Amino acid sequence: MPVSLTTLRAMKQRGEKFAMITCYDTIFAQTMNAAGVECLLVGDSLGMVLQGHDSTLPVTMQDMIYHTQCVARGNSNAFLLADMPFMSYGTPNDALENAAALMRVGAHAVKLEGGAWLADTVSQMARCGIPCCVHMGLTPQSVHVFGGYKVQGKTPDAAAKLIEDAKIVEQAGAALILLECVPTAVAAQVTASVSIPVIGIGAGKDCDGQVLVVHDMLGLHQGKPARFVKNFLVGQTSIQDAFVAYVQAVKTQSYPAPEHGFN
Ligand SMILES: Nc1nc(=O)c2c([nH]1)NC[C@@H]1CN(c3ccc(C(=O)N[C@@H](CCC(=O)O)C(=O)O)cc3)CN21
Ligand SMILES: CC(C)C(=O)C(=O)O
Ligand SMILES: [Mg+2]
Repeated sequence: MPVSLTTLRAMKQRGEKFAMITCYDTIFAQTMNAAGVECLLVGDSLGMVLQGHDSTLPVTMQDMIYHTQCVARGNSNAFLLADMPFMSYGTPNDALENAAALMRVGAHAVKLEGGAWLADTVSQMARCGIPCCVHMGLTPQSVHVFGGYKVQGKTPDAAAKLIEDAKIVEQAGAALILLECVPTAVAAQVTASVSIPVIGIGAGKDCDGQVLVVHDMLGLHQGKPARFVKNFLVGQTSIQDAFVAYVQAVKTQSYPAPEHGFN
């Protein structure tokens, strides 16, 4: 049986962790499926790792549709999540139309960056049969608001706001939450505060699932990688084995280790 939201919710309830990796093409989708990776994310990080931009802002709907199509052709068993790019969901109407385009080419759900302000959009999407993942914490499409890729939710007020926002989007009908670069203890609190699965990156081991950019986890990066990155190709003799090692590390909670998180 292919991995679905039902599978992921059951895993959260059992306390079983699941693994997600970004994926942008067919052969990687096939290889991740063979390795037992539960979820694939067609991330707008493709603007950085595939296209060479210094942010995700230039990525278009056309780019996301193309890569989602490529991944969907190679996918057989994984849950397929697609990012909605910058300014494709500024109004609920834009969000519905653009999410539909991603679902038509094979996405099983779409991911939007934001918080409580997305509640109306999320509920309209849910009503139309489009499951949403709300990406909170460090939301890279707001890099120019933050003034850099900085850890979020560090003050007690900011942490409380994250927890509040998580409850609001859950209530609105969100299917998943993704937390990026928030203190480990705050991510644990968010994960315990909602019954929908929470996926983390730089958010510690207590989230229900983990995600990494595929290039990062294979040791492909220019300069110093972010703190949460681990090279899973080390000690393996194939890319498929690196994916297997990552899935195993997530399930046994040996990744992320304390040093991959923020305090
Ligand atoms: N290759 C790649 N990997 C990613 O994880 C990723 C992308 N690209 N592109 C889109 C966003 C940008 N992301 C980033 C980029 C940099 C940091 C970073 O350098 N963070 C600092 C924390 C700084 C602080 O302490 O506030 C770190 O040390 O990890 C984090 C997330 C995550 N996403
Ligand atoms: C880093 C992950 C969470 C993402 O949104 C992306 O790859 O675009
Ligand atoms: Mg993204």
